[in-house]
Amino acid sequence: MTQTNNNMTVNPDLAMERAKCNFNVLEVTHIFDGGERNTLQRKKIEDVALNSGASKDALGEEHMSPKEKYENAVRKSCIYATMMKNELAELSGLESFGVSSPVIRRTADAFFKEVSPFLLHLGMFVPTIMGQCTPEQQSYWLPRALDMQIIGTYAQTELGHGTFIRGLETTATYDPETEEFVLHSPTLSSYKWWAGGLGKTVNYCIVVAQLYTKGECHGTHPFIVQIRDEDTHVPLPGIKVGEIGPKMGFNTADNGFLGFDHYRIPREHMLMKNAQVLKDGTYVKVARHGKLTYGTMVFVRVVLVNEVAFNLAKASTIAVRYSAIRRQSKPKPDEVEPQILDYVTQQHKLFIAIATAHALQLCSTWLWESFSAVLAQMKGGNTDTLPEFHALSSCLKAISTSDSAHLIEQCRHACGGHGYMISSGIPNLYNFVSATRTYEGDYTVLLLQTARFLVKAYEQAEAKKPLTPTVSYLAHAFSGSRATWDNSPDGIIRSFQALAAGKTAVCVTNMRKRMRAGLSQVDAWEMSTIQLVAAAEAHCRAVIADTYRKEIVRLTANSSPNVKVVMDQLTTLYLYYWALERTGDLLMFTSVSQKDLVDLQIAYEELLLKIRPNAVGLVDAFDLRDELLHSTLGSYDGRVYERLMEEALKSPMNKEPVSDAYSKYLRPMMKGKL
Ligand SMILES: CCCCC/C=C\C/C=C\C/C=C\C/C=C\C/C=C\CCC(=O)SCCNC(=O)CCNC(=O)[C@H](O)C(C)(C)COP(=O)(O)OP(=O)(O)OC[C@H]1O[C@@H](n2cnc3c(N)ncnc32)[C@H](O)[C@@H]1OP(=O)(O)O
Ligand SMILES: Cc1cc2nc3c(=O)[nH]c(=O)nc-3n(C[C@H](O)[C@H](O)[C@H](O)COP(=O)(O)OP(=O)(O)OC[C@H]3O[C@@H](n4cnc5c(N)ncnc54)[C@H](O)[C@@H]3O)c2cc1C
Repeated sequence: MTQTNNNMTVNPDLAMERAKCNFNVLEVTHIFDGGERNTLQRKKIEDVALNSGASKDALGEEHMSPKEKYENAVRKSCIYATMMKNELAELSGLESFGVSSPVIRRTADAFFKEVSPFLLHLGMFVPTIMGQCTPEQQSYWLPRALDMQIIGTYAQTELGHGTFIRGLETTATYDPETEEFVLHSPTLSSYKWWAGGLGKTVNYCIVVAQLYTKGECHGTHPFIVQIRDEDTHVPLPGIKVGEIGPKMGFNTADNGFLGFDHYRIPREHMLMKNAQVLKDGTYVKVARHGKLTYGTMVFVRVVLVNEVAFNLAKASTIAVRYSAIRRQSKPKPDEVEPQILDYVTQQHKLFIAIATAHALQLCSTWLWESFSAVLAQMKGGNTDTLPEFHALSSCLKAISTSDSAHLIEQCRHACGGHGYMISSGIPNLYNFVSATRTYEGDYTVLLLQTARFLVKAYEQAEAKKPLTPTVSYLAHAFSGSRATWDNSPDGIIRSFQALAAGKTAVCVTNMRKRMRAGLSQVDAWEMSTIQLVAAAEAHCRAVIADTYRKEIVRLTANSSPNVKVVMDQLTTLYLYYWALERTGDLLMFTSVSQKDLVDLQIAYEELLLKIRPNAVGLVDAFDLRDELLHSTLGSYDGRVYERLMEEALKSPMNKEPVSDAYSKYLRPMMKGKL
């Protein structure tokens, strides 16, 4: 029997779940959105952007050819960009549209099952102009870019190098005679590779190249480079540009390649906020910190934590709603088949996904606020907080993207066979999020950056020198005794810090041992990198756990009692889950006993049962409109089987009763005439 809810026919199991939910869903939506005001503003933006139906496709993207898919994505990007410039910018309170509204970014997902070819324009081209240009350069480029008179991307990675930026081969050689830079790609491996939108969409890009002037190389610097005619869009002479071909995801992003044949650009097209080349070729370093030209990457790493929290919220919404309507097996012969959400193993797969979406969402807001504080200090010429922030944003980017990709895949497992359908929405989410683990700094590489900072901080703690806030717990690393286990939330967080401190100590000890045995510092470091990655991961987990807990306590201070309870249950679940995932480490570095761990496992299982009645309410609280979910399994009404059949019938394969393949191949083979 179906029921109606807001004039909508709703699956009875979902309706029952909603009736069972014992907390105020809207209050939790406000927590996730960062306050009631934000929720109201988000809803206004979504209404304007989505109620017109402009986000919809006549034919599903998945049935289009690559060329049709791309053209359709450009068509919708243009519609959305025009909305952003007009109605949405005003609604979001921005003077002009831009990168600073996560809501505008998130709403765009209704238009694209994969990604917009404009992602890099707004995600990196505009932020680089904002962060790397002098005020004069900015006043020339920014209005044109924000108004979409020009479209750009960020071309840093080359065929031969992505991680090791100092190894890039593209050269920008200054010619004082003409006051121009000559861009050149000396080898095949120096070809730019990967930049989103480069293949067919953009006419400008930021190019990162080795700067040569007066015969000396000054390392990599950013340049703004026109690559296509502003009117005809034809590639300019000296430019070789194209699309790199099909990928696991991002297939509407026309990632491209780019080579230069002694291509000239004006001197003023070097982005000169942090370093300058004067007319006569003199190189002048302006910035106080050598890595400020990496600023756009740091910005995107911060943004990505928010991005993956959102995508994980989508996957968990799909999988939890589906698990509420799906019934399977008969453990008790006299009873009806249970909803699969009643299986404790299913709850184990899914509730951590909900909790992680919350944890990452709250950490992303905290990280953004820390980033704003670092930028404000740097404006005043103080770069002291940059190393800690680089270490923090590196590990949070690595762990949030990796955990989210893993949990989205777990949501797919939780949906059984139907989760494998593109129409479930989960494969596209996975393909998108698994790339975030690699781009903008590979997982391992970024954790090793954090490990560098941890090791230095450990040495400072050893020397009784002051420590920066996120590593202040290292001061307790020298007490000589194992941390006392205590299964309260604060006790578990202290244990996570003890793991990070203990693992860092082991790395330092082993490196010193190896150096005493004759290895160089570089080789001793290299031999310890497995453990260094583990130490950085442990540090990051301690930071996330601590931030999540503190933020939830703060944000629920005035919440209704049941909201307080369910939010506390989720944070506790997060802490128990990770403690149980790391039992070996806890045994090594804390006083935890076997009995403590057995008790913790039981407490975890009981917590799953407590959360169970509120599971659908919790994902409803993410308040994700069906247009954003793109899912047959996860829509609000739970009409799963109906939607699966409707989608199947849309398949072009079902257009004709007999496929041409029958007369061409099957019939001749079966009749022995092939
Ligand atoms: C119309 C609808 C549109 C809808 C869209 C709407 C809006 C969009 C808005 C947002 C979009 C959201 C998200 C997505 C956006 C775009 C993303 C898409 C695609 C991805 C693009 C890319 O991937 S761009 C390429 C990124 N590349 C990398 O990340 C390379 C990784 N490598 C590095 O970062 C570095 O090389 C390194 C850190 C690994 C090493 O650098 P190196 O120079 O060799 O330095 P070291 O010798 O190792 O270290 C020296 C020293 O420096 C410190 N350090 C290193 N980096 C930094 C830094 N960034 N900041 C501060 N300090 C740094 C390092 O720690 C060392 O310090 P010590 O010596 O003190 O130890
Ligand atoms: C979908 C997508 C979109 C992208 N968009 C852009 C874009 O718009 N613009 C742009 O410039 N780039 C872009 N990139 C490129 C991206 O930034 C790089 O692929 C990424 O930084 C990883 O670098 P790499 O490919 O050189 O990997 P590699 O560095 O070759 O990594 C391969 C393996 O080697 C390991 N490794 C490498 N160095 C070390 C080390 N020092 N220590 C230990 N292990 C190491 C890594 O951990 C990894 O396991 C994009 C990539 C993808 C997948």
